[in-house]
Amino acid sequence: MGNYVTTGNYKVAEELYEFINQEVLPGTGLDQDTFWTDVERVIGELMPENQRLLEHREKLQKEISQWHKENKGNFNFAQYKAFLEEIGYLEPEVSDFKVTTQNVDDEVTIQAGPQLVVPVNNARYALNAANARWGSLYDALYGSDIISEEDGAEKTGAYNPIRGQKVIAYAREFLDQAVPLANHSHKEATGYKISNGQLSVSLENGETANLMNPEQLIGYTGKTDEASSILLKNNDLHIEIQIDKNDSIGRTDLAGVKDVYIESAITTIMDCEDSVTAVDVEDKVLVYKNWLGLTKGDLTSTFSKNGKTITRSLNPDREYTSVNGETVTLHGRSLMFVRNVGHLMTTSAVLNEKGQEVPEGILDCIITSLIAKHDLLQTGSYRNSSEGSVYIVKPKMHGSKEVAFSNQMFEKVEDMLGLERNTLKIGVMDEERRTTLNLKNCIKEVKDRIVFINTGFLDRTGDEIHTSMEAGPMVRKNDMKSLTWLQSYEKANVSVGLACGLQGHAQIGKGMWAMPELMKDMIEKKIGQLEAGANTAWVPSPTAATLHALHYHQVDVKAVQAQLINKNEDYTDDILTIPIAEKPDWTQDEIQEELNNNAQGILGYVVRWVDQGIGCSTVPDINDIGLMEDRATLRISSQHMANWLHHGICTEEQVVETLKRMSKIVDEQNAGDPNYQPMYNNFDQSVAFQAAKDLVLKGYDQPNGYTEPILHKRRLEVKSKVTAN
Ligand SMILES: CC(=O)SCCNC(=O)CCNC(=O)[C@H](O)C(C)(C)COP(=O)(O)OP(=O)(O)OC[C@H]1O[C@@H](n2cnc3c(N)ncnc32)[C@H](O)[C@@H]1OP(=O)(O)O
Ligand SMILES: O=CC(=O)O
Ligand SMILES: [Mg+2]
Repeated sequence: MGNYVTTGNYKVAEELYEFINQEVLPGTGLDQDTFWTDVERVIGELMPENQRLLEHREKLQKEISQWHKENKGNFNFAQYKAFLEEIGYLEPEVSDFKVTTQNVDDEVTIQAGPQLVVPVNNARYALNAANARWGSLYDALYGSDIISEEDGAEKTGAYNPIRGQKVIAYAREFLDQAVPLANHSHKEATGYKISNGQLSVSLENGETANLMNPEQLIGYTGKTDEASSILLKNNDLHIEIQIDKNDSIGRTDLAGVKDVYIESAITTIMDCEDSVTAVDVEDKVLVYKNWLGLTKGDLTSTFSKNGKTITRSLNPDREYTSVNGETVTLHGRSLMFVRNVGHLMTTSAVLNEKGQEVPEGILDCIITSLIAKHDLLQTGSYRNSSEGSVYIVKPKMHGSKEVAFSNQMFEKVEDMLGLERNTLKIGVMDEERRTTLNLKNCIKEVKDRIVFINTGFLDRTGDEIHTSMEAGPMVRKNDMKSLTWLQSYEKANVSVGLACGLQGHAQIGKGMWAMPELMKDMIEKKIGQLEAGANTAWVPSPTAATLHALHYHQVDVKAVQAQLINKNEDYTDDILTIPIAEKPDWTQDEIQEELNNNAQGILGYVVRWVDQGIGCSTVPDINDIGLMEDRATLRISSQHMANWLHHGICTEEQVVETLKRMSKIVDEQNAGDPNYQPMYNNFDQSVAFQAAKDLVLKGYDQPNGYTEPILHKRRLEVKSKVTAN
């Protein structure tokens, strides 16, 4: 156990104490002693209720499991629903209301666009994410599978001009769609300039063309007759055509266009939760330190890439000249949200008067808000929120009482930090079944501070499996997405959000594209989230943000929402359909294939989490497709295996044999990593292998099927071994 400092009746890990006192409190106007006294008071006031809420989760789960056991083979939907009402799992719906959230930035209220998520403990990635407000369309296309490698357009080591031409053609088509010329195409362009307050495009045939919608021109850089860039706008998103005839690409282009920059990650979630490993004070301080650096604007990361040493820092804002000669300043960085952890876990960073670890979610709320006070007071070099708000994403809440608890926590933290009421905004993850079913009630509890609802379908799938664990064996993992419960959950989220008046106050968001390498597929499918009424949706990388941004030029989400607003349907019964396989008739091969796939995902992710502290990884699935794995996808795979085991679809021996066999494959996939510890034939020594096994064999008993308790315990075991050696 590390060193602790006594503050009142509490003990605070020295590393956290020093960090807060020396690096965070100065400049916030808060007194050190008062701050720590308030920490003790606020945690002390909230901790018992936090505990009660967790016990209530357990109680409901036990009751649901018992009901399924008693009704096995005799399932009656009406009785099931009545039972859920009786135990308070289904809450009586509150009467109609509208949210009133104020002081929300345009990135949330006006602009519809991609939301990037990044593990905040990785400074290099986090800086990249904040800077991903703007992205090169040429780079994103060139590096992705959207541009086929046919006809000599392979991605070679050096620049391939054939591929480059395909990229340029694609980008011109995009410009024709988003910022079309009157009667002409950007493909004909031989030059762009500003003339008589308009964009004037010279064409191959010697004529000139103007924009079909002249008001799309916002500004330029350089000179009017020799612009270095042209700034355009469509659907509230900016596009910058960059021109440089001397550039290696610009030289090959008749109009000298060297790139098309796209406003991409409009908002970014700096994640302290499912994509990070933070199991002790050392990890927590790193998380908080990076959030501080991002907030104050002084975070840097130095690394070597392609033989060069690079120091990355936050990008400045972007300046242009309007056609009237005024300065136009655009945000150079994504609007940052910070995702705190949920109500479940505790942290050893602070111990209460009984020596117990305190709830990590409460500590996150206090510290991430305290850090954000630097933005409100503008002590740093950049401003995150122009409206003076702090954006906190709260995950994994079950039902409206838990949301009410978060609201209470936010109020207490506002008071202790001297912030005006509702400065702390909340993004509510709709990712647990009890929240989906009672979403309207949940929103009501935070109606003055809510800035988003988001369908975290990954956690939501894990919760779906765990909640109905006793109902029967679940359908195969990849069949889940097309089922009634999930489709209606997605529709209900939009419908409830619109009915509560989120438009203009808060985002209606949709979930992660979890296949970071399949961008062609993403371009084809992810547009569906906008067509379903979402004004933001999650992407795993800056490249995906730039490419997904194209969708918001194609779909006017405000118009979609206006069409959906009166379709206020009740989806409850559909959401309640349980995804069990009615008559499981899988062959042994199919069962083994499903187990192999889940085991590979579990092992591939867990081995990096437990052994190396990497909380988000690309792990190849059984078909060698790289999948983004985080704690939520782990929850699905481990709960799925636990469910099949529980229902005798497979045996414990088969599970263990599968894990052992797949560990060999995962070892091979990681062969190039010098820090990797093999699992195969090292089963008893490998803590990671043990963790993976526990996640399945003990999966039935994990609270709501969460993976954190086992992961944290096993990671701490590895860390203590490293320290001991
Ligand atoms: C259910 C949920 O909760 S989902 C939310 C949690 N999930 C996430 O946060 C996903 C975040 N994404 C990631 O962590 C990563 O994209 C991964 C792990 C999926 C893939 O990472 P890698 O295998 O390292 O990606 P890859 O090698 O293709 O690319 C690395 C480059 O892309 C950048 N990059 C990749 N993902 C991100 C990201 N999310 N934000 C910023 N930059 C990123 C890196 O900075 C790096 O560029 P650099 O060398 O210039 O620094
Ligand atoms: O947090 C996101 C999810 O899908 O879970
Ligand atoms: Mg989640």
